[in-house]
Formats: sequence, structure tokens, C-alpha cells
Amino acid sequence: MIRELVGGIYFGDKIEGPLTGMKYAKDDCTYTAEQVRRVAVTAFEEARKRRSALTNIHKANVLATSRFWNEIVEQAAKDFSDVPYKSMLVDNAAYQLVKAPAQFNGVVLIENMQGDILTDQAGGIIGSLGLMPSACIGPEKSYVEAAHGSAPDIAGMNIANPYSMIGSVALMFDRCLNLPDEAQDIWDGLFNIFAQGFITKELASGINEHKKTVSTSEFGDMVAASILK
Ligand SMILES: CC(C)[C@H](C(=O)O)[C@@H](O)C(=O)O
Repeated sequence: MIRELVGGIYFGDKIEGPLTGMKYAKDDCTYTAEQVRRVAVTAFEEARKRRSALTNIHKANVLATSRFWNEIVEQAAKDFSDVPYKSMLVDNAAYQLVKAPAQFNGVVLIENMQGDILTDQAGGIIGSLGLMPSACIGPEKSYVEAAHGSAPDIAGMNIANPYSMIGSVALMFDRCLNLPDEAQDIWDGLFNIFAQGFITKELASGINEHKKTVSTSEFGDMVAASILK
């Protein structure tokens, strides 16, 4: 899922300070052509690299910013005629993501606020936000982070699931350091340990009940050993 991160309603004009007694509140939503084009090109490039489709999500039946978004995305699509393209309203996408998630295989392009919501929903569908590595890619600077919070309630207990942190490091090698082979080694190590049925406590329920539960550090050590092999 490729989410625009520096535009939209998060960054529009807003009323700062206390709102008690106000007659209204507002958050303006603005997108520039440059912002949309940049994230659209990133998404199309990723889809081309993966030889997959791109699904563009929007709310163009209501929002001017979404109609504008679609115009720029569809202009960009002309340079990527080899990438299968479809677009979907965000409310329908929320429904489809639960009902038939496989149709989103490939790359999903989405604006900031809508993406905030749908990426968490996608985390729920795959079983945990803890399985969501993420990278924030800028033209000059980038950083990576796990998409979940810092889980202070389980700090120091050696039970947290390190998947998204390790995956974020793989994204760092790939996207920030331009070392795709090393990134692939990390993914391979991670998938290898999962494929052997090892998980951490957070994931150890439901369909995972029969799997082998290990601590955070044991899981990390096994991934490291697998990478070194
Ligand atoms: C903490 C919050 C502002 C943030 C966001 O909405 O971007 C978070 O939900 C996320 O997705 O990383």
C-alpha cells in the first residue's frame, strides 16, 4: 500500500488551539499536482517492478481533491501502459478489503487520510498490525518504522513480534540504502523462520495455535542465523 504522507487534510489550514465555545471547526484538504504525481509515479514504478496491477483508491464521487487526484494519477498512468490499472471508491475498497482481499494483490495507491485508515484495516486482515513494515520515502530523506505503536504495555517482556521492525530494516536496505540484494536476504531470512512455523506470543492464537511460540530475541536470533547462512 503506497500512501501519500505529506499532503491532504493532515497538513491543510486548521484552527489551532482550544476549540471550546467555537461555532465551527475545520480542516482543509489540499493536494498539489506535484505531490500527487510524485506518489503516483512511485506507485506505478513499484507495480511495474512487481509485475502487478495498481489499484488507485479515492472518493471522487464527493471530493474535489479526489477528482484532481484521479486526473493526475491517470495522466501518470499513460507512462505505465504496461501496468494494469483500476480505480475504486474508498468506501467500496474498505468493504472489498474484508470481503475479497486477494483482488488487492499488487500495489494500492491511496491518499493520506484514507490511507491511514485502510492500511490499519489491511493489518487487521493479515492478522496483526505487527506484520506491517513501513517506509516513509521522500525525495531527499527517508525513514522506516514499524506501522504499530511502541507497545509500552509489553516493554521488557521479550514477547513483542519483531516482524515489522525486521521488515522495516529490509525496506531501509532496499529503499534508503539502495541495497536490494541485502534487503532480499533479510526478507528470505524472515520468511524462512515463519515458514518453519515459528511465531511470537502476540500471534499465537486462532489459526496459529499449533505453531511454535518463541521469544522476541529467539525469533530475531533465528532470523539473523538464517540470513548469515
Ligand atoms: C500517529 C498518526 C498521526 C499516524 C498517522 O495517522 O499518520 C499513524 O496513525 C500512522 O499511520 O502512522
